[in-house]
Amino acid sequence: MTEETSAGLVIEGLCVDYDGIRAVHDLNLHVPAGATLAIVGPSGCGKSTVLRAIAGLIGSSQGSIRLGGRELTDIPATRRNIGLVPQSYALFPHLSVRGNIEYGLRARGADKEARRRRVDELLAFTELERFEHRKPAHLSGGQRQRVALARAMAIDPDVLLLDEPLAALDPQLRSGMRRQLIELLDATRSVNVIVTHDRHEAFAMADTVAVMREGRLVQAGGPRELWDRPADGFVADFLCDAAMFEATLTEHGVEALGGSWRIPYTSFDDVTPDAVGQQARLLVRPTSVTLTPAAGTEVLPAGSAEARVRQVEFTGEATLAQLELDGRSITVQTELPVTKGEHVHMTISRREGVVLVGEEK
Ligand SMILES: Nc1ncnc2c1ncn2[C@@H]1O[C@H](COP(=O)(O)OP(=O)(O)OP(=O)(O)O)[C@@H](O)[C@H]1O
Repeated sequence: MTEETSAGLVIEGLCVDYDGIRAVHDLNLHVPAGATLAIVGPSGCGKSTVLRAIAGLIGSSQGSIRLGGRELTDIPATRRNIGLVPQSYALFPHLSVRGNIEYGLRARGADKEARRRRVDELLAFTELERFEHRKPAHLSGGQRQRVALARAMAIDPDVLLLDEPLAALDPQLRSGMRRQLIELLDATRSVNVIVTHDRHEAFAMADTVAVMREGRLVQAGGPRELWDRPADGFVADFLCDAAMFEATLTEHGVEALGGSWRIPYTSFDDVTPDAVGQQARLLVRPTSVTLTPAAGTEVLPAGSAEARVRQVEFTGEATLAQLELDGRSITVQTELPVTKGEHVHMTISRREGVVLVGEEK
């Protein structure tokens, strides 16, 4: 192991079972010290299980979890020096804000003066000084979240684990708290691992995003890398709201839907006819296409595919149409007023399509 990889959190071949049923399969991840990893994926994919295994709240069946080169799997939870912010925050209701933050330091036998200093520091850091004597029941959601974070940070953990840190907050508070959390995490030296359902949170907060599905890691990489080059249709759908189609590069252009959707190369910035003959995947983002009405048009316009509108949703920022195309459902943003059941022609907007050439699915 190099010095660089030994410095952070290294998970290798991790498998976790519940009563003989495997919840996490052969997980491999590396998070350098000071970096933040976000684990995302649909409900039940194993995100929280990974967090619990790192914290030592559940044992692993195979594999290793190393921190700074030290194997953690045989070390009990209380001796791992890990701070956990559970989803519900789990604050002690009978203790004040100060009492909650101080809890871990007391448990470690820190003396009174050291406790006072550290808690003062964290109250200032999380801007909770005014609330130090309040009980959790008399705090807002955002304030509780900060207490939970300060409590987890009090012991100066090597790893800070945050389970859906913003999920309990209402949407108005969430974006403000997200920014604050980014600042707080930037200031830590710990390895930070966040579990979230929300891709915006993952992209905004993490250096590395790991996408899980059914207990397995599907793809891990920087936010930009995942956005630009999702590994498969699942990642495209989950992280980018995009649809992915198998495509072939021919003399005439990019062909998808078994050749019935032929798109000229001029629709793309990133593909040239030199790649002819290669297999590729076409990534259609909500903003990649333009819709025109199909009614009254006998012939399919060049470069278009025909689709049926299944649903229309106005979000405030945009109108999203869910289309049915060759038995698949895809979501696109549309300027054209469309109605449910209507047939439309869908054309890749100039230079908005993405073709990923010659990569494994
Ligand atoms: N205590 C348990 N006993 C048995 N099975 C469990 C237990 N906890 C979780 N599981 C199962 O393990 C799998 C992974 O669960 P986990 O809680 O890690 O998923 P998750 O991705 O965090 O889901 P969510 O986003 O809904 O919290 C699921 O199939 C779940 O039913």
